[in-house]
Amino acid sequence: MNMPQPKNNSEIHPGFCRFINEEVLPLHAIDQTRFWRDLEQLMIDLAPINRQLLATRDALQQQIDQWHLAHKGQAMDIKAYDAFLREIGYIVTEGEDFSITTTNVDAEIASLAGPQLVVPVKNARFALNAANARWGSLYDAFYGTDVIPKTGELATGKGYNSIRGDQVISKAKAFLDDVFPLETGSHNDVTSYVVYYHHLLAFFDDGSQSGLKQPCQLVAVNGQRSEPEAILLKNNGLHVEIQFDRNGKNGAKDKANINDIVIESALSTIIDCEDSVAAVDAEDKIEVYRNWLGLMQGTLEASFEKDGQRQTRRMNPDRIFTDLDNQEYRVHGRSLLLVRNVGHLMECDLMQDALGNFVPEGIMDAVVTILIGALDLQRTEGMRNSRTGSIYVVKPKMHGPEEVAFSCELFRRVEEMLGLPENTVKIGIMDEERRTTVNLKECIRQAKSRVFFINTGFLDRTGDEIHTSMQAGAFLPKDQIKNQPWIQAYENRNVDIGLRCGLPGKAQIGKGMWAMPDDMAAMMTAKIAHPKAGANTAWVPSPTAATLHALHYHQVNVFEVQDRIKTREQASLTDLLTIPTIPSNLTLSNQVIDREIENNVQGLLGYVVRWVEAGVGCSKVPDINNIGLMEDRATLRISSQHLANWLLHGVCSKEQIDTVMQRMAHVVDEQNTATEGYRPMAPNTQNSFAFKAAQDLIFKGVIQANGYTEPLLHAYRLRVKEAN
Ligand SMILES: CC(=O)SCCNC(=O)CCNC(=O)[C@H](O)C(C)(C)COP(=O)(O)OP(=O)(O)OC[C@H]1O[C@@H](n2cnc3c(N)ncnc32)[C@H](O)[C@@H]1OP(=O)(O)O
Ligand SMILES: O=CC(=O)O
Ligand SMILES: [Mg+2]
Repeated sequence: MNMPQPKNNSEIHPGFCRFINEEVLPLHAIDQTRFWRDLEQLMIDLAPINRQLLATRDALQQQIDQWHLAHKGQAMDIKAYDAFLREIGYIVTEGEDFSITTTNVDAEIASLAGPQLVVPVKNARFALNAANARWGSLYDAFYGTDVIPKTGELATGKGYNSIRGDQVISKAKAFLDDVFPLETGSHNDVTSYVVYYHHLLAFFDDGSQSGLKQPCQLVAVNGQRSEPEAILLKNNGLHVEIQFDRNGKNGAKDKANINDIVIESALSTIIDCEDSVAAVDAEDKIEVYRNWLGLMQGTLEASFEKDGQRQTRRMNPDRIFTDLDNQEYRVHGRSLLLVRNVGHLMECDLMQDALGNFVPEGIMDAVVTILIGALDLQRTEGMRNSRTGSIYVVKPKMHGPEEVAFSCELFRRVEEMLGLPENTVKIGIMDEERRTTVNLKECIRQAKSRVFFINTGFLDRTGDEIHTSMQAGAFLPKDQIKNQPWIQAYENRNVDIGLRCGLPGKAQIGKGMWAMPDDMAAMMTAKIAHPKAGANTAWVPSPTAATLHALHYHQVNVFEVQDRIKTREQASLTDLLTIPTIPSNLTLSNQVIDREIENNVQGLLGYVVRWVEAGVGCSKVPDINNIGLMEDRATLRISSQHLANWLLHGVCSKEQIDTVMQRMAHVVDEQNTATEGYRPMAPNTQNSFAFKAAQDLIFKGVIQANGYTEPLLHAYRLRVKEAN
């Protein structure tokens, strides 16, 4: 093996060195020695700036803490608070108006509106599923979820419930009536469909026929026009495929032989190296990078057993149809893949500098994920990701414009190092830290030639809301925090500023995650608010959720909404700065307090035990009402900070939390009895690294940098790995 020759005595982890030299660089025309030399130089130049940025965060936090302590017991004076934040440089002065200039952005980002799926990169089976989630069965989504109640005669069980099946079909056809209406009659009564010249003709029992109200919604067909295998319709830029099969499971029973209705679902997917992933050392990071490599090469495979059958999952090819002029009509078979790097906080053991310091993980992520992402740009056919020559990196947890500027400089340096044209690498700015929210316009300005999205990561943002104002007072219960003015102002302002900075047509304005993966009926009611708010995308936790959420973008034309609201008054900074602490005239009952603690502790333990013991970065954990919640590091940041805040302000005592933790350890152990290899926390909780991690997250929550959870999670996970 060729070892690198670092000129300043950096040390590269041997496994990482092998991975890059043997699996990645041979796919590039990049000289090995030069690569390692340039990487080392990049670290020498940028690591100190990275560390300085973290020191600035700490210094600002200290000043904010002191301000609140100095004003303890006084009514909040927002004007004075605002002035103070400007004085310390937390809020910067806004400059002239401008428009972003990002170019070469794929249609999924620039001109289409639809769901964005997120998936932990370390789980190859899920990641492949996510890549393929561009298309999803509407029949499966309706049948398998609670959008049709699962009670009484509609219950799901072992076999196929034909009563439920009938409901699925009529609900799906009602969707067709709504979005692709016929000139006369209902899709529910159609007995056959044919394509005649440029028209779709639907025939009824009585021999009558109808075309589509909007004939141009028909775009392509497969099979014979007189007896199509599939027809492809399009609305608001999104495709819907009606599949026919007279012998199919559903088609055989259906009047018109419709076997399924397939929805264009996850337009884009975030392949996540960050909060849904537990990657604590070189071994884990190589796994992360190797999966990203497989996705960019189109070679990733996962073999697994499902329903008693062995199967191998691979990436789907494009879907090919014939358009109405008999030309090939090709639609992308996979979601456009974006990669979320880690933030600026952590360091990693992939490389040590000459003094023995680990290097910033965010810098390493940028280099390796872009190096791998660049392989996609070499391809002109087959499994291509971007067709416009871009690599999309989502950068989380940046605090303010100077950190955005740093990320852009990092990407520019990586482009230079890899010989990529400037601005090949696009940046997704997560508006999920308070200092970014209050300076969003200036953050976007720093990235104006490469920004491809802004989005509201309201989960981290809530965690940061608590930590930043930790000393201001006790926060409201979690559910009530969501209903306070700050969050509406945050959500609206993000859209307002995105519109003013000219994002439409060039970049996405996105909204956050639906965190109740099993509660799809509720999602269908709630999440239409996202396109209605002018967001061209919003996060979903699963492919099924993507298929269902896609229906919202048929109902709402986001670009029309954006056009309508672009001149409205910008949401208020005063609301944004109004801290959601418990008002002085409100006393929480003991019952409310107990319940809040129990709920927080249950979710926290349920997530942490799987993270620390099994290295699972994203889990579905039942809350106190037994609703499965998606938990990741951002939700953990909220629950741990919330408990730390209540403890600090005496809403509860340490003994109270201790007691609940002991009790909940049993509950969580019980919930995991079927989990293979699970190591219970109770009764000897002090022998459990997971339990101790949870205690530290709460009891040392106030002193965690910005309330982040990764330093403690990593430390305890490493101890478990060492012990095994
Ligand atoms: C604040 C933030 O940062 S949010 C971003 C981070 N969050 C995420 O990335 C959420 C990703 N989602 C997930 O990891 C999962 O959906 C969880 C953990 C929430 C639930 O997982 P599970 O309990 O295993 O889901 P469940 O049993 O209901 O479904 C599993 C099936 O759905 C698929 N699936 C579930 N989530 C996803 C996903 N995000 N992408 C692709 N496939 C998925 C699985 O592949 C599996 O299907 P298969 O058996 O055919 O492979
Ligand atoms: O990353 C998303 C969030 O809500 O935090
Ligand atoms: Mg986040």
